[in-house]
Amino acid sequence: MSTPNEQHLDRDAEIITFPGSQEQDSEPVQATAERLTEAVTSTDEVVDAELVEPSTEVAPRKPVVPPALASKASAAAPVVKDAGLTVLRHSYFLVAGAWDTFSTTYGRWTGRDIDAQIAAAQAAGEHAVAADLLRQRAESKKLFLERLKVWGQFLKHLPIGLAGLVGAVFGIVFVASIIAALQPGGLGFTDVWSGFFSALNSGFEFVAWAATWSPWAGLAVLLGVLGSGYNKRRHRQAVPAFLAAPGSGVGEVEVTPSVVVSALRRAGIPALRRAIENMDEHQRAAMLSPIRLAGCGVEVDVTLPTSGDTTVTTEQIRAKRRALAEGLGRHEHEVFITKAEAARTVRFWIADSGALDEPIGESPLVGDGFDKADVFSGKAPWGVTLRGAPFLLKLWQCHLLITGLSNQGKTAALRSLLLWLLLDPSVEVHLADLKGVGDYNMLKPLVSSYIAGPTDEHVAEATVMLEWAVGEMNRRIEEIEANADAYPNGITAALSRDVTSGFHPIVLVVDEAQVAYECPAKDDDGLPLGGSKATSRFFNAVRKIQNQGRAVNVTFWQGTQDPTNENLPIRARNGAHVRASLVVATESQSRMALGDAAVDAGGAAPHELRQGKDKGVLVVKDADNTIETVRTHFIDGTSAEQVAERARIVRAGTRFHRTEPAEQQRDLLDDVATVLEDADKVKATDVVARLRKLAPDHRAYQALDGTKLKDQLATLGVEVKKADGIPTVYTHRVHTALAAREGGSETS
Ligand SMILES: Nc1ncnc2c1ncn2[C@@H]1O[C@H](COP(=O)(O)OP(=O)(O)OP(=O)(O)O)[C@@H](O)[C@H]1O
Repeated sequence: MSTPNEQHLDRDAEIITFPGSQEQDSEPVQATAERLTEAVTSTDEVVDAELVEPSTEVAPRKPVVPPALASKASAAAPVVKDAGLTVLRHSYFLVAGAWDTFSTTYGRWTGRDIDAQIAAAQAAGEHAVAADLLRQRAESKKLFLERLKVWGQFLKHLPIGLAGLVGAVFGIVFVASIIAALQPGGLGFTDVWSGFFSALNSGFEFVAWAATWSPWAGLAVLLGVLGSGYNKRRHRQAVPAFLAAPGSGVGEVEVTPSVVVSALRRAGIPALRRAIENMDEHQRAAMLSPIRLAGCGVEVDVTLPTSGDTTVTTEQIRAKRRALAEGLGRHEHEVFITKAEAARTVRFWIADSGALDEPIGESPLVGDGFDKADVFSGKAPWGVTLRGAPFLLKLWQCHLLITGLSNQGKTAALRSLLLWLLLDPSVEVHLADLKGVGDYNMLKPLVSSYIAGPTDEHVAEATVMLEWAVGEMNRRIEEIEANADAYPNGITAALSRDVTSGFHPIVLVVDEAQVAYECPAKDDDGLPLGGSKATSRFFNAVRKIQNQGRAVNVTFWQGTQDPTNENLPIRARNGAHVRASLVVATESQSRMALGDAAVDAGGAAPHELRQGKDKGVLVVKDADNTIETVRTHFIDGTSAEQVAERARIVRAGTRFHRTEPAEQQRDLLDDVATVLEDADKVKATDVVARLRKLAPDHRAYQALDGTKLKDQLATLGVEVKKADGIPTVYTHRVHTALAAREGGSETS
């Protein structure tokens, strides 16, 4: 979905702007892949003990495939493969169905079918059934012989019977012809015979005519037989697994209690195997809850055995996921193992074979009817859970984090939430896409800031965007503190929905936030933009919003790639209320993405998803700490544009309340006097620390150190001298400088 695109930053009068808006022109990159054949073969190889002459023959050059054609071909390949499989599958139904019909008929005639049933019953130890079948076979053999005898008798008597019939007919005709001849004025003797022969002739002609249709009739019967065999196979989907249609359940092992117990016994946990082997049938059955249907799979709880020194833990079970999946006749990714509410109980969710690879429906957002959202009371439709239930996410006053490996659907998932959010006209969105390849282009007219690009300048702009939000957050906090009586219930629905109230929702979105956390650049005051130090500007703004923004409707959403401690600081990830992870490489990354509790207690395991195959599949921990694996709806660029257009109509005329925070002016001399308090002298570095604490939002103080303080105070007439070798600020010097300044200003 990432396509090179132009980024334009146009700002409407009512929209706050940030410095550094830029236009980005990115040239489409064209690459032509050319494979050169090896021109010269090996010159000194011995083949069949003969010295081969050096070959000077140049291998023919392979045709160069233009990249466009190559990508079309690779896109067409799965379609061709599917079509081929469909043809093969239906041919198989036809041929195998015909064979079934033939072998059933043959088996019935020869009694082989019953022989097979007897053998199966004997093999299963069902001797009573086998004896019954043997009796049936003996009876049907007797019946068959009796039938043969009857038929033999019949055939033996057939010629005599036929001769008798012909004789009787001729006799009747002869008598009828004599009676006719004797009747005056009636038919003559010959007339009756000629009438009889002409009727006979017509009969023969009819039979001959009917015989001309017999090939067609035979063909119809044959087709009927073939069709019936084909249909029976098709209904049962009786094909080898490699020809099966996806989701048809072919090759699927039905999850029964005995299959589950047997999978547990063979999972490779000796204590569990011993415990199960020592159980009787009733104890084994008691281990399992009823097997319930759950979406496109089934769910069963297993109570782990403890007896004597045998204890099996959930962790041991989870560690054997692959072996358990194999025992259940599934792929590893089709079995999810979590803790159930009851003690010592693990919950298995087992997908129907292949069901997880079936596409889910399109997002409800894409339908025309969805033209408004309400972040205060509504929930964003994001996808479906493994149980097939729609997954809706509450976003009201939630900080959000989406992470995962690259190219697995992070931007698509974040964008679909944003599309829903923007359908609520009361929400003000500021967006920084630090990849900047146009994934959010369609949202540009809808957001109040739009930054797109990966450079340090873009990181600086995103930082300013967040710092503006910190200022706005502080303004809101101060206003509520100062007018506590006016806001007895904090931010109500009415305040939140009123875009002129000054308390409407503000959502700051930074996609590819790792670019900012890892940014090595420093600002003009020498403060780092990236990193996670106390002075790191981006991180500090995130921290402040995550700490205090929620209650005043200022929230932060971030998307990051391939989380590490460096590119996603621990404080920044723990500050998110909603945490979602696409596939990650390791369990430790799952812990970074979702937190230890989600992995340990909740069984969240995004590292067990399949890279490349589970695109858009997220393990989500929501604000209520519920953990769910969600297959998100994919809203492609074209559909996203249509939803954005609806949002544009809904938001037409929206004017957000603006109070620009006044640029804070600080007086260093005054502030130093304040932080020195009653002390005679304080170490310069301690003064710096106190100044930072006094005005945490004043960037100049964040950039101070002992030497810079010494230089700045010197310009204000305060000399920082060493006491015991340590630069120290003397209070009387500060007060003297203050008095001199005041005296000076009085005289001037
Ligand atoms: N929900 C989904 N269902 C199916 N396929 C999806 C889904 N989401 C994304 N994809 C596929 O994955 C591709 C990559 O998606 P996207 O650009 O969102 O990934 P990303 O994780 O943001 O990548 P990166 O981190 O490299 O920027 C999309 O082009 C799309 O083909």
